Amino acid sequence: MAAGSVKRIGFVGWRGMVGSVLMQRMREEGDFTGIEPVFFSTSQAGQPGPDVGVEVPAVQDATDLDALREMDAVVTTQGGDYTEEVYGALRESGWDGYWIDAASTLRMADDSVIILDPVNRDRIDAALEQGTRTFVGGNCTVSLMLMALGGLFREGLVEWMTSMTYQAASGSGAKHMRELITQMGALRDAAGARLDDPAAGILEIDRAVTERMRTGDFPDDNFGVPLAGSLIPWIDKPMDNGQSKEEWKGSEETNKILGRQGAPVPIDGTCVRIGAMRSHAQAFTIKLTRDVPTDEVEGIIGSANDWVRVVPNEKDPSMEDLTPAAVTGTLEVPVGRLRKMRMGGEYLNAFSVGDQLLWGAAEPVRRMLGILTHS
Ligand SMILES: NC(=O)C1=CN([C@@H]2O[C@H](COP(=O)(O)OP(=O)(O)OC[C@H]3O[C@@H](n4cnc5c(N)ncnc54)[C@H](OP(=O)(O)O)[C@@H]3O)[C@@H](O)[C@H]2O)C=CC1
Ligand SMILES: N[C@@H](CC(=O)OP(=O)(O)O)C(=O)O
Repeated sequence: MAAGSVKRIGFVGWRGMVGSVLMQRMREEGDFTGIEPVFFSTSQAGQPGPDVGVEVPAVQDATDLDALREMDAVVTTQGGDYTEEVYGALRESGWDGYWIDAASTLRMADDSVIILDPVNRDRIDAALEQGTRTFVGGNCTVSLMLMALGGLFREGLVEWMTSMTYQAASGSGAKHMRELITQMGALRDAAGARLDDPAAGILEIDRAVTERMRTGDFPDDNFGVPLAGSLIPWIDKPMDNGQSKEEWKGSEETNKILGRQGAPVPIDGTCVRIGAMRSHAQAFTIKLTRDVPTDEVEGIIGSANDWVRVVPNEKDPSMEDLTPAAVTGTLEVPVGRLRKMRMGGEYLNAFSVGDQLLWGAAEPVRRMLGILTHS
């Protein structure tokens, strides 16, 4: 089946957080026109399908391989457990449709491509040409970093890089977002009336808040520790080399997306969860391959794609435009704090922020489906 003749699309995971953002973006962009969507669920089979502006059949069972085999493409935002359960069996049954996935399970497989078309459209096209059928969205910090700094990689300007991340609660899922707000509320309640009394001592307020964080009944069932008023310097599983898996992905996935696995660009850093809702931020130290003037660097970064935007390295624009509060819900990827570091002209400082449910999860998946169905 050639890309372009892909019509019957099975959606799995559309009820979840990433899936809901995908549905919203597809409706906004009119992507349901011209395709025949079929919605699958592990829990809602037989229910009416969602309202996406075109007629859809009743929801089907997401574990029914015969029903999935009818699809030209399956788009899943259901999660890695589902992929592990269904993907192998579906392929073994002879199905050779397109599998587009947001989960990490298949990212590093030899026969898959990590999709981020503003950065690696050429690799996607080449893979399609060669018959690749499995396309996987990248890790959110990796995709957002490459949307921000793709120009520097394209120009061969990155010798090595560190990324120190400030990752939002949404990266852990919807329950964690709720828990963050609950924790914030618990801290506010602990401060109590003292917060409204300008005469109340700040140290007393601080003591009450800190004590509340340390009580056994603090609402941290999902994070395991306080996030509100604190942070968590570990994301995902431990690797054998001391990295967290999130840090490991920063190097492995980036180099796969760029087709640099044979000569990888060294990338490392520390991934940290902070109390933002759904936008990740990252601070970068970039060792350039040569001393490029900062205005040239700005031009290269700012012209790399339609969503990246350079924010002047000044206090007010940085505070107003370079934050989760400013970016959440948009596709913009601002990059700022661009300046040469005191170590020398080849050392570049940068800071970026982006919505991790959009470019970090749903948008690359949506655009890959568009490449198959509308191009
Ligand atoms: N969260 C993130 O930032 C990112 C996540 N991903 C990937 O996407 C996967 C899904 O993540 P996420 O969307 O956060 O997961 P969710 O937990 O929000 O949704 C996953 C599934 O849970 C089921 N579900 C059960 N109860 C409900 C309910 N009340 N409302 C909605 N859905 C419900 C749905 O499946 P059903 O219809 O079958 O019941 C749904 O598709 C992750 O496992 C990960 O692999 C990728 C990048 C980023
Ligand atoms: N791990 C990311 C979310 C994400 O994208 O994960 P994965 O690489 O499993 O898709 C976070 O917690 O912020």
